[in-house]
Amino acid sequence: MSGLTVKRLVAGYGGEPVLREVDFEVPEGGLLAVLGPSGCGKTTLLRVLAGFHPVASGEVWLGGRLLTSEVPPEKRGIGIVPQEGALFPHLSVAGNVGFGLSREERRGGRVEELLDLVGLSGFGARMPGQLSGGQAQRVALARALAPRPGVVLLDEPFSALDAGLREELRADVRATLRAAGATALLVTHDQEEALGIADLVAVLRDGVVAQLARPQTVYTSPADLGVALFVGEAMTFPGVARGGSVETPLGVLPTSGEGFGTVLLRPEQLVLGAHGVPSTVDDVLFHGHDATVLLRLPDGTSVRSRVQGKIPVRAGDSVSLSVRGSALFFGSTP
Ligand SMILES: Nc1ncnc2c1ncn2[C@@H]1O[C@H](COP(=O)(O)OP(=O)(O)OP(=O)(O)O)[C@@H](O)[C@H]1O
Repeated sequence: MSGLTVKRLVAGYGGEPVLREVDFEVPEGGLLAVLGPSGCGKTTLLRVLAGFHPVASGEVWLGGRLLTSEVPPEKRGIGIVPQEGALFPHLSVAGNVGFGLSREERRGGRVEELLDLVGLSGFGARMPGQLSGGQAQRVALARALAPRPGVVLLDEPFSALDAGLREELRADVRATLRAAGATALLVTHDQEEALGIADLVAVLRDGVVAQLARPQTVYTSPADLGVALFVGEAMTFPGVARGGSVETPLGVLPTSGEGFGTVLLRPEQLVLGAHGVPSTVDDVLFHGHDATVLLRLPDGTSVRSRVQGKIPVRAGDSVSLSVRGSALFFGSTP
């Protein structure tokens, strides 16, 4: 296993670049999530890395080896977990997992070792049509890991699964990749997925990496307003920051930055209680694990609070609002 380095990568279609200058590094044994909106070039990036799409310029290094366009896909040492698994339907589970292995490796117990790793011991004789969606994705992961690739690429691997299963499989895939010591790159448009699974997140926007950092850093210290809005729910207000604070419809809040700009708060920062700014509850959206309370301030500004546990209010109630922590502030560029 080995690290993956992408340097100044440019690629596109018909002379029109989609990836303009992409730079990142996945350390050996690390899991990087490339997060970006639909159409930003995630699939193109995977196709370039896998050797299915040419680069216009730039370099891809895998474990000290430069993967030029002359290195064909099968010689790259890259494993792929496609969307919805794409198992070979005419091969058994064992046949799928052993597909890229030599006869000696298949006989040496590698297939059983991988099935054990993904929690599917004893499933070798089943056909893909006899598996659930989650099981099929586990088999696809086992198949990708079997030849001990330098890096595993995962293309929105949970998108076809329902919410509960997605979360469970996410944890299992992370544990499996760790146990295998695999270096992995996952692409997704789902910020919760990217923040939840990866060691590092690269936010891809307009053909470049807008931020590359640990999930918590991307959420709490986003590189700019665009990243902040993309990685989580937020409320924004115009404001002027001065001397470590900024005036907002929710009162004067601590912040960093100076001058004109945009103040950003996350719904979990708004606390309902007896103190603070008066507001009226417009509605309560119950999500099961938590709830969003929609509120209106006296000046007409709409805000949202994320509430866990018992919901203390209902539509029409008057409640005071205070803010926990400091506000993010993004200065306007003149
Ligand atoms: N074969 C192609 N020919 C021309 N343009 C293409 C081709 N494939 C993709 N594109 C364009 O390249 C851009 C990036 O597409 P890509 O599929 O890489 O995005 P993505 O981030 O994977 O999107 P999604 O999340 O919707 O799958 C889009 O504007 C798309 O229209």
